[in-house]
Amino acid sequence: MTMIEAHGLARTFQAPHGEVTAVRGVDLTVEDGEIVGFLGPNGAGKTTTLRMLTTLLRPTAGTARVAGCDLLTDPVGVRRRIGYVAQGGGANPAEVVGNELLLQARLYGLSKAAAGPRIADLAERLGLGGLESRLVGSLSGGQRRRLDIALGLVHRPPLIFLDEPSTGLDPTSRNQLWDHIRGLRDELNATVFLSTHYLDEADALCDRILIMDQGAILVEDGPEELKNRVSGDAVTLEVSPEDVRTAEDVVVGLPTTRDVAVTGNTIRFRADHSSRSMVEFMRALDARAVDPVSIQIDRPTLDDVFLTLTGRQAGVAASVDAA
Ligand SMILES: Nc1ncnc2c1ncn2[C@@H]1O[C@H](COP(=O)(O)OP(=O)(O)OP(=O)(O)O)[C@@H](O)[C@H]1O
Repeated sequence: MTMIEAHGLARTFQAPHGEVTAVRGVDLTVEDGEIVGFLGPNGAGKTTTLRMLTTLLRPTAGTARVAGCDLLTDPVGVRRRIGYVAQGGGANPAEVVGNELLLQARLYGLSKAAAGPRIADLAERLGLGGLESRLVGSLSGGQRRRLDIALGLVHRPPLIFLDEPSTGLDPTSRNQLWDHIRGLRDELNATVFLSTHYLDEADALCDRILIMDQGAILVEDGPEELKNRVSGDAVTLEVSPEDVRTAEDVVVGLPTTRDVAVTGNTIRFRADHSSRSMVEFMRALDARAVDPVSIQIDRPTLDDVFLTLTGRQAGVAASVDAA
């Protein structure tokens, strides 16, 4: 089943200096069981898109079906079938963890009898066991984030939206959270749509990544495909001084190489990512009797992809035009 299908979703806001176009006609599809990541600089329109898809904000234009329900004509149906964990989370710091979970379960219409085992199961899965009697405000950042996610899952939604789930967490807590998010898909068959500023998080977690900038989706693909598509591998070849000219000749002559630069005995270039192209490269060096001193091959990162596509490092603000 297709979990999200959006066509032409758009949202403008009235601001004191004029109209701000936050999202300009987004089309997107998310299939059942996918973990999809939404990347983009600050102000790209990610949260606005998430808020529209979760019924918290009415689109200015466009349509969408979310978890099988029409966003505009059946927002209540959408809300029943999704979980949404906002950036700051929604748990009350003055409440006890167990009560907060029970309250959420009751809000979704679960009886007390049904809520007990459901909460115990979630607490176990999300590593909250033993924290039920603690005050929410006393939890660590990682525990608090897991509680936010448990609150979003208490009604067992088939689709969960997470807005920047690991912001502010230390590396250990992030890794644990990633395992929990994978578990949502693998054990609970949930579909996960998350936004993040961490490219390594998108790389590690997501089956597919959408990169958004200035209110539009620039590109969508799997993490590996994105890396292949944009830059190719960065190769650094070191040779003996007498081999530099010949080696440069070989590199320039191959159809799979580009951006060749020579500094001293080192030749740097980009090469298509395939084991075949590296084999051809090594054979070509061999045929001209060049014996490399060293070769280093660096796969592109999602940072390279992001920089190429948006012209900015991840986390640097975009300017949204006033329309
Ligand atoms: N209520 C609002 N009124 C006016 N402008 C708004 C409103 N909400 C969002 N915007 C503007 O819309 C644009 C997109 O904002 P949005 O929060 O969706 O971006 P984002 O990609 O989620 O950013 P971040 O990564 O910083 O969370 C920004 O320029 C923002 O200032």
